[in-house]
Amino acid sequence: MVSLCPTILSPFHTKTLTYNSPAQNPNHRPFSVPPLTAVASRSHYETERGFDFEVGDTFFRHESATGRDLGVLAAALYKKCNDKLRVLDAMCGCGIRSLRYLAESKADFVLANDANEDCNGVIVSNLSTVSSEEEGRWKVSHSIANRVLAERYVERDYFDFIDVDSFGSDSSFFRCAFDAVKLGGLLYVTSTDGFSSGGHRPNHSLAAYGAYIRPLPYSNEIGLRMLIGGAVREASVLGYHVSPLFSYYSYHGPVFRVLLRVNRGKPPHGMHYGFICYCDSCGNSQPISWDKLGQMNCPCGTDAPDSLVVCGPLWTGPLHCADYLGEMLSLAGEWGWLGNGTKNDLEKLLNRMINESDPTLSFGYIQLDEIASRAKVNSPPIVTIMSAIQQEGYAVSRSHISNNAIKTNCPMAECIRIAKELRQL
Ligand SMILES: C[S@@+](CC[C@H](N)C(=O)[O-])C[C@H]1O[C@@H](n2cnc3c(N)ncnc32)[C@H](O)[C@@H]1O
Repeated sequence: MVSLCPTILSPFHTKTLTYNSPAQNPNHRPFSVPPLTAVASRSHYETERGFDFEVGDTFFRHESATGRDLGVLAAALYKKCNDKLRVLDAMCGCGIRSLRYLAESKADFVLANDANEDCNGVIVSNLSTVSSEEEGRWKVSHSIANRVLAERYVERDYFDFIDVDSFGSDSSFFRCAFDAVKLGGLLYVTSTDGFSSGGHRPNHSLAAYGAYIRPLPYSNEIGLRMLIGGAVREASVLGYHVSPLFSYYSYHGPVFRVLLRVNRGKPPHGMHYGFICYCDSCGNSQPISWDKLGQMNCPCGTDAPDSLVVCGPLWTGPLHCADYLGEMLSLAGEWGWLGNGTKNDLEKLLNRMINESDPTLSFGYIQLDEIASRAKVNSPPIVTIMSAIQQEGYAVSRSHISNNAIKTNCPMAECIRIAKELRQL
């Protein structure tokens, strides 16, 4: 008889069962950790924010550095406010995040987990550059994420900050992660599912996030809102409510990352969780509450039935907490991280995120190409149209998601008029 270790099947299995083959096991679920060779050969060492660390053959993406910067800053801020910081890095790869949470966020303890045991040597070697294992500031484990999270819950060993940096969709980790995070603690989640946010797999987004997503011109913002919405729904099942501190999209992947604060209690009344209706005819979007679902029509008066595109339910509130981002920005300044003027400038990113937090701005970003194509003119320079929109008394900001997009409370018809007028000057 072949003994199949059932621990990789469910976090709650404890008994070893025996079956002749996996196919005979009625509970068998295929589970695979991506092979370490998934990322083709790369240099053995990398440098990030002054840290030299080993990568070996683990999964590591240089392009995710900004997502790591944001996590490290947010965790450091948490430590500043709460005096204590225990981090669970549930899918740590080579351990770069764990290393940075220890060294930069000054975490008191980090549990660095990756299901792939072959990562062990690299993780231990990297974390040993901060402190020796005997000092007890970190521990490495190799369980599947849901198991390590569920064990924290069972042992009532809650963590202040949990980072789940998965491939694909994170939604299958939500439940265990909510149970493992301290109340008032932070959960940093990921999705790399650009097909779902683009509206190309509505049944998949429905399964993963409970949201039926159709193609919209601001699909990458939809990706963030779908992720937050999925978390809101899953949290409320367990009696928690979550609010986003920041939401970050990066086209490298693509990657959607959201930092959520988790608290006890049902979502407050009037929670920003509902549907969005985009009118293809006039180009405006409006959130729709659940009770108004049956009465959708666009103020532009279109009677073309195919013009209205409804998606959801998803998060319809602000993508970020401007105050938290403001604190992260000042901390980044204290650390000398600002003003390097490079393409991936953190200062520019954080300022854009703060500006786009204004709740009066449009639900999604508006690509200048969309305004130009509706106005049938060449696209005006972004600073020119922004200043013209502002002069007309509207609020406007750039979007951190797209370099050529704005968020504004100026209706599309007015944007079109302004774009046309600018071309006549
Ligand atoms: C995107 S990589 C992590 C990268 C790393 N956080 C970083 O910033 O460089 C995802 C990692 O999760 C691991 N993994 C995949 N499925 C897992 C699971 N169910 N539980 C725990 N680890 C898993 C993989 O071995 C891989 O190293």
